[in-house]
Amino acid sequence: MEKIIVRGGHQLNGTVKVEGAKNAVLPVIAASLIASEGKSTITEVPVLADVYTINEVIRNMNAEVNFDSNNNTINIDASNELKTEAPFEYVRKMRASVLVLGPLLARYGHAKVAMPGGCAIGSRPIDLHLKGFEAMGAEVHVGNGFVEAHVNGRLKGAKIYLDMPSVGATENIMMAAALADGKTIIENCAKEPEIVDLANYLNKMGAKVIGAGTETIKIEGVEKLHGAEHSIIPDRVEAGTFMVAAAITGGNILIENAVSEHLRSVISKLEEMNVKITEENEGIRVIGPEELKATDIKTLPHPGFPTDMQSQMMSLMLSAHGTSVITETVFENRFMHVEEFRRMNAKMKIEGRSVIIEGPSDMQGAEVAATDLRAAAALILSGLRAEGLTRVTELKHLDRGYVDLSGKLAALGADIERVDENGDTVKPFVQVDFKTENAVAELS
Ligand SMILES: CC(=O)N[C@H]1[C@@H](OP(=O)(O)OP(=O)(O)OC[C@H]2O[C@@H](n3ccc(=O)[nH]c3=O)[C@H](O)[C@@H]2O)O[C@H](CO)[C@@H](O)[C@@H]1O
Ligand SMILES: C=C(OP(=O)(O)O)C(=O)O
Repeated sequence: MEKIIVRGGHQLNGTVKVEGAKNAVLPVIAASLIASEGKSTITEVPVLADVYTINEVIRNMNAEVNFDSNNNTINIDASNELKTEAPFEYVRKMRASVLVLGPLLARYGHAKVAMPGGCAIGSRPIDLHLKGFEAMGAEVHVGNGFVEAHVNGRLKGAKIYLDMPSVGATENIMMAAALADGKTIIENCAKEPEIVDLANYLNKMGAKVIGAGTETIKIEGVEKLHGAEHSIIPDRVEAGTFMVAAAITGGNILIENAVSEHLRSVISKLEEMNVKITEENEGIRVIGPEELKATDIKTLPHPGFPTDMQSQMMSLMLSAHGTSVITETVFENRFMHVEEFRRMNAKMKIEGRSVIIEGPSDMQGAEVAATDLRAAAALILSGLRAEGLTRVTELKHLDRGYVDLSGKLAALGADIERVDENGDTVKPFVQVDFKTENAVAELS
């Protein structure tokens, strides 16, 4: 079992470049299935386990997928006749596999995908996705571990109000509506930058989507879509993770490619904690203070504070002076990392949906297990400041969403290495259990 070993106490300085966003590239790859003619070329693709998984999902459906991981580019040709099923072996690895439902239903009038279960952060139902499809005239059947949707002829444009601004439901409905007969209006939709990126891609494919980034999206259905070229937006969560790395070590890091408009709530909270942040032409510079000040955060849909930055901020608050409160409103169970932080001597208590942190905790290195993707990053961040050695296990979570995090931190001055079960240093690699040569990538 691989581990990342961090020896705390080093200030991080220098420049780091942010990759394309995981949460933007996954729906964009799924959307490529709608194109019945032409090829798509997607650039700025991060080399992540999740990208290999979604590639494998659509390859299994008969789409031609070529991932040039050295150039972060994927070519997709989905003009073949496609299969319309995604089995459990994929969905189990990555819930975002459900994003193929909308594109397949729109193009073929049929789609069958294994029901995703809950995961370490919550139960994560997909009822809002399915209600949206039903409103567009589909019959949806859930049984034997699968969700199956069917429509005779084309989906019909509809007015759909989402009970909550779900990112995945907005994406799935938007993709389905792109080929529907007539106009679809999605109210109370998600406003995340990744929604805007998907809408831009769909429009390049010939769709008519307006309003992405606001709370109402309008889609005028068209008869067919074609392949298109698209460059993925920078990953705001990876950028935010490096912002915390600078802040927690009192360092000075220029985060290239970070987009400040995508990170307003994170920037504002870091500033409240005395972190100095300046916008430069190449990206965002973050300078950690002598003493971090406590603050409170409440996770909310965009433009509120992102839940995907909650655990990283927790590690920062553990080093801040005073009482900080984190309230998680997006997922009902996203505090699994608290127990792991406690192993590092963190002083905090959970009260309902909030965690109260009396800082600063005298953080000590320990062996800790990543409970999800962002928890993995958060434990590494705490290790950067803790006394002694921190060993982080369960790196499969980390590899889903960060490209060589330990290598990038080492280049900024961290004392960090990734080792295998024999204690030998290893390069991070992304390995998925599928038996195609494209499914295993060694990162340089
Ligand atoms: C691949 C991807 O982009 N993942 C992101 C996406 O996940 P994802 O798209 O799964 O998140 P959603 O926005 O859908 O979920 C938000 C909340 O709505 C609930 N819900 C959602 C759909 C539904 O049909 N019914 C329902 O009750 C969920 O259980 C959760 O409590 O947005 C989350 C919230 O910003 C991020 O943390 C994830 O990193
Ligand atoms: C929760 C996350 O991803 P996913 O929705 O793919 O589980 C995340 O990126 O932090």
